[in-house]
Amino acid sequence: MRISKIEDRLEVIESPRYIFFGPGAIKKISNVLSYLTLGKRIFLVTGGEITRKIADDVASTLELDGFFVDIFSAKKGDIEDVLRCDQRFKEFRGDIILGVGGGRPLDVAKITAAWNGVRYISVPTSPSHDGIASPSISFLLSKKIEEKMGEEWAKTESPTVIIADTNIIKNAPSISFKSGFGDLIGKVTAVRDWELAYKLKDEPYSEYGASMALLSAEIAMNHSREIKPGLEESTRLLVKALIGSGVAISIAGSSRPASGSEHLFSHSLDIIAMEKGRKSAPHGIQVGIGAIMMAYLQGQDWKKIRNKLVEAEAPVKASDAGIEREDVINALTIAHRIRNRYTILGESGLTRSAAEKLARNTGVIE
Ligand SMILES: NC(=O)C1=CN([C@@H]2O[C@H](COP(=O)(O)OP(=O)(O)OC[C@H]3O[C@@H](n4cnc5c(N)ncnc54)[C@H](OP(=O)(O)O)[C@@H]3O)[C@@H](O)[C@H]2O)C=CC1
Ligand SMILES: O=C(CO)COP(=O)(O)O
Ligand SMILES: [Zn+2]
Repeated sequence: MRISKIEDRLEVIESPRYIFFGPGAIKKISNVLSYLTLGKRIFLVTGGEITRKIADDVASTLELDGFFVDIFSAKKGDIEDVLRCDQRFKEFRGDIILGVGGGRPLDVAKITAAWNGVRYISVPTSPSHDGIASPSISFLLSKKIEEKMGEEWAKTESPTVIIADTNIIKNAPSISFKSGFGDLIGKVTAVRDWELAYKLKDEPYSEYGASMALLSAEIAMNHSREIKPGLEESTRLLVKALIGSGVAISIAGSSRPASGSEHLFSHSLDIIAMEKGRKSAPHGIQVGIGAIMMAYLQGQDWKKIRNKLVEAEAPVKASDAGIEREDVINALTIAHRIRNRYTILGESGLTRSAAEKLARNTGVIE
């Protein structure tokens, strides 16, 4: 059954039921599945070669414990991948879906679970963004699904369980750590945008949702120099903050606390890259750079945001993230119109010259 959105004054908070967290958490997998009594046919969605190996290990454990397993590798994370995954799941007649990998396979698993009305378990192997715990999938994928199939098909739910094994996640590439940190720092500008929309547009606002998102950002910012792969402690801290942000989205019933103008900038870069047939920079890297510029517009301490990103060794210049100068300016000028979400960019957005000035003044471009 799909629980629908807020009706009148009835609030529904849909969030993960269990979060297993720490070194060796993956060993709990069979116990969790047995306890949930949702069935014996387990469908794993994983990514490329690296995460496939992790998923193969999970599958072997499950098979030894009497489960039947099939594995699908989401190589691209696009709509075609989702359609293939859905078909394979239907053929397998699975009872439950596990996403094992980075953000790409987790999104594919989340949407396939929603289409088939089964539970989804998130087994992140990378700390790259808060989608590891949130009910949402990437903006671009959801836009594509909405365009091709209709709005209903892009609706997803929070994972029922999150199994975050820090022994596995700590081995993710260093760029994933920087991306997770950038996604978190973006909450500083996202929450300010939400407050603006609340005051200027009378949008619904949740103090709990906003505080939780800000707290997640603050914790990460307080430990900016420690955000590195290989260390269990800093992996734990980053993943916990990302889970906190994902839960803030659940509390708000919208990605509002976690996604404002800095995300509009990042999504616009994704759209531009897609149109040019290129790969974007990682989500949180773009968000971090966007947060510097949006904090400047909001009159917040943008230099602090920039310094924190520098401390985490995340790029603060577009060129260091492989983003072209022209794409930054174009993304800034289209960001306000890619989604119906009021932010500091207002209803008419930035002119080209204002966009260029903003990016130059904040050191994002030369
Ligand atoms: N739900 C949401 O709100 C959002 C979702 N997204 C989605 O997330 C994607 C970005 O996430 P990201 O995680 O960067 O992307 P990927 O899933 O593509 O992972 C990036 C790389 O990290 C590798 N990797 C993952 N875990 C480990 C590990 N433990 N050790 C070594 N390497 C590892 C992957 O390996 P392998 O090749 O094996 O996969 C892959 O090569 C976007 O493309 C989008 O699909 C983005 C933003 C928001
Ligand atoms: O990336 C996100 C939050 O960090 C998800 O937000 P969107 O709703 O903008 O995709
Ligand atoms: Zn994000």
